[in-house]
Amino acid sequence: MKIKVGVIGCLGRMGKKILNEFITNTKVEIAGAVARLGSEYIGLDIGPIVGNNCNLGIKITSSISEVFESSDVVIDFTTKECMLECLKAAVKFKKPLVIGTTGIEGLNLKEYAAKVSILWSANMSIGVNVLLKLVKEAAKLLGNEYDVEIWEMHHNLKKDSPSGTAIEFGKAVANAAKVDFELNQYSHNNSNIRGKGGIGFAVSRGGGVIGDHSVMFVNSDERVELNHKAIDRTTFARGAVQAAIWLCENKTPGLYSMQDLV
Ligand SMILES: NC(=O)C1=CN([C@@H]2O[C@H](COP(=O)(O)OP(=O)(O)OC[C@H]3O[C@@H](n4cnc5c(N)ncnc54)[C@H](OP(=O)(O)O)[C@@H]3O)[C@@H](O)[C@H]2O)C=CC1
Ligand SMILES: O=C(O)C1=N[C@H](C(=O)O)C[C@H](O)C1
Repeated sequence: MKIKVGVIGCLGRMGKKILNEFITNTKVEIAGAVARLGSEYIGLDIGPIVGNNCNLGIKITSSISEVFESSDVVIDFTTKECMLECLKAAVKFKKPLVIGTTGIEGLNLKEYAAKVSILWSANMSIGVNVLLKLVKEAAKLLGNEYDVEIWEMHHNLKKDSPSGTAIEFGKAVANAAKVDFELNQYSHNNSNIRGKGGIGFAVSRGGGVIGDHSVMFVNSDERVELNHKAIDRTTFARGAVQAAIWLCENKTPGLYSMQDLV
């Protein structure tokens, strides 16, 4: 039996890529697809959206509840506000939820994960998650003597900054260095000399860049760089579907991440 997956934000850049994954992945099928209330696509079949000539029998809805009811697991790539609605629905309908939405600082996912299984990752790509493990290792091996600079570049429509992935890299470095992340971020928007031990963030936005990240460890003699460049959003979509399958097999309530899969 195929796993029934609901997709929230189905008309977004990521939503469409996720719908496309159902064409090739034989373990899953689409249970429902949610777009914003008022969208001209509400009531239309998702077939043409996933590039099918014919209808697939699933109509786009604005009802998050309806999709949670008909799904074994739900995937959300939307906004903080919509994601909050999804968290409440996950608890109400006791359904696992995979979240890729970023810019969610201040939300306490653990509160919901105590009742239902939630997997959140700022970046669903396998490559970034392997890189995250390497960054943790590099931070441990290099110690606190190197300045850490994290740079990211994304497309010009990205709303949050720095990216969720950059923040996760920063938290990993802070954790390895045993310092408080909140107190050790360094902003370059002032004229102060760079503090020792701070984690610096730099952000670029332009064109259609899908997602580039670089973590640099720098001292006066050398620079170690760990880089990742996403070539196609399929890397995030494939990871999200893999996460949905994994979460269905690990239904014990708790907060998981892609780090549990790699
Ligand atoms: N974890 C990861 O691997 C990745 C995470 N992301 C993150 O995922 C999120 C989405 O990114 P992206 O797809 O590029 O963004 P888009 O803006 O292209 O897509 C978001 C979609 O969600 C829809 N949406 C917003 N609110 C609601 C609502 N209340 N009900 C139904 N639909 C809603 C939007 O509709 P409308 O346009 O009408 O507002 C839009 O279609 C961002 O936070 C981004 O940072 C992105 C890529 C990878
Ligand atoms: O908004 C995006 O596009 C992306 N967002 C994620 C983030 O904020 O880290 C992941 C990816 O880099 C693409």
